Amino acid sequence: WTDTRRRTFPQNFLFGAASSAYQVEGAWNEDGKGESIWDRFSHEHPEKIADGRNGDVASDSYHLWRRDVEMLRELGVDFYRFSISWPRVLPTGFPSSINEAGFKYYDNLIDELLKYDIQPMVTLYHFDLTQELEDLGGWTNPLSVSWFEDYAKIVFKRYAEKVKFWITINQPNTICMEGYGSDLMAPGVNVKDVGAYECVKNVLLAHAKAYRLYEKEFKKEHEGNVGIGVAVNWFESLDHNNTVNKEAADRARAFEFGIYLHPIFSKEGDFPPIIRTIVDKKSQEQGFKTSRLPKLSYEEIKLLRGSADYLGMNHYTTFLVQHSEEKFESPSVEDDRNTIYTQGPEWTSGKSSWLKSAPYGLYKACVHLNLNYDYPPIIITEHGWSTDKGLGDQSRVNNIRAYLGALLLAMEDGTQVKGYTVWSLLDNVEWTAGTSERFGLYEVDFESETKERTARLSALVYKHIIESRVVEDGWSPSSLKIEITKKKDEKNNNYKGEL
Ligand SMILES: CCCCCCCCCCCCC/C=C/[C@@H](O)[C@@H](N)CO[C@@H]1O[C@H](CO)[C@H](O)[C@H](O)[C@H]1O
Repeated sequence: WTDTRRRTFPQNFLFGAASSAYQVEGAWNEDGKGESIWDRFSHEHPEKIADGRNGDVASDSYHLWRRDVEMLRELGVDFYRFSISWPRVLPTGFPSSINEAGFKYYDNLIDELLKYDIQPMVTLYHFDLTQELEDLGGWTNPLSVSWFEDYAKIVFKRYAEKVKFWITINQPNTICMEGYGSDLMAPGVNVKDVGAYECVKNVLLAHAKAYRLYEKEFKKEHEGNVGIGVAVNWFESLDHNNTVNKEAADRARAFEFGIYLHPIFSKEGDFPPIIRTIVDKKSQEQGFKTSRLPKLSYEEIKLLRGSADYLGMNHYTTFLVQHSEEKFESPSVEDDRNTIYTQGPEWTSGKSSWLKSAPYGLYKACVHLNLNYDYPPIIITEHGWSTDKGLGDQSRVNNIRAYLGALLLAMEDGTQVKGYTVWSLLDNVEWTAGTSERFGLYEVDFESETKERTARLSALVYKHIIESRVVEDGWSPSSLKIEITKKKDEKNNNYKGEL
């Protein structure tokens, strides 16, 4: 960390910015869009949304997509990561009803991006299941695997020619542990014992089926890359001489991300042995006839193993882990994991309660992935920082610079990182935090009718990093005015999506 040599991002390294449908689009019931679980959750529980601002209007990107693309051009990014709202294009979730008007919105957005040589990186699922599918059990229903595959097929068919980067599913841990294993996120059904693990199995298989479908029917002709987005924050023992806490950190890593990565990226496949042992043993003691962690069959293990062209790594922060002496509700995933998390009191805090800056954690997470999964190709599909309103976001600038510095070190030591994505292009609805936590390079004036977007300091700094391909701590812009500087023909418009 004291080695401050100037390091450079390679010419083929890709820089991008991200958003997701529910968080930015608004237009929650326009032009035939179906109801999503976030529409239902936020309407039935307005008290759960910190400042009362939900995704009904959000950043209004459904109407302001031209301005969004203009912002991406101002930044000079190589790609834009956004998600397709399943309920906007298939209002019930099933292929029996296709909403052309919903698809038209994505046609326009994708065409506008390509017009300016910005690659679309499409997430098929970013937390917004249709309510109709949720009423059938959502991701706890094994049929969800084929519901997702059917949806993926329709979207692949429509966009395979234009989209070279795909993320099947964003953050299975959030979907399953927070959406089903608690009531923190939609649908908030709180089935901590069995349902959360059923969800894990179904979400993983849904991902793998979509991957195999692309591989079989689209890959040869269109040469795109399909990955999965996993939250890989760093978890390490609070104290390194304490075996009990070191074992707790092993459990934390396995439950937080190993359970999703091991089946896809390890040589042997299947769930991590440490989780299998813990949950099987506890289930037996608790009187279950079979383990609460479902089995994967031989065929399922094979389907999953190797089902990603790259790992989409969402990394924000680090947690310090201790074994828990306190009793959790049992049976539950928390009880199975049996850990307590804290964070370094000296680490700088973002606006979100869980977000502290510890860039060394990104480096360590990369080393861990390399050792456990043999240097997988990685795209950082999310990294970001939350602040209050305001354009002078020096803390975001410091955070992005520090984490990009750590990333350069990890790359120098062999990590195969192909790209980096800031979360987020613009302020948006941060789920139950509403708009009280701002993640945008661009500020959105949520009070205005027009949802005015204005570049923050971080937007100018990120633009400079992309142009110069180095992280210069001393650089600052002469004003907050941002302009489009890159001409279309200066960019590589023959891009095929090679990693
Ligand atoms: C003083 C000690 C405090 C310790 C607190 C420990 C409590 C642990 C609670 C865990 C809370 C979750 C933490 C991690 C969250 C992120 O990985 C997660 N938010 C990333 O998801 C993406 O986040 C973006 C910005 O938050 C955005 O919302 C995007 O849609 C998500 O994919």
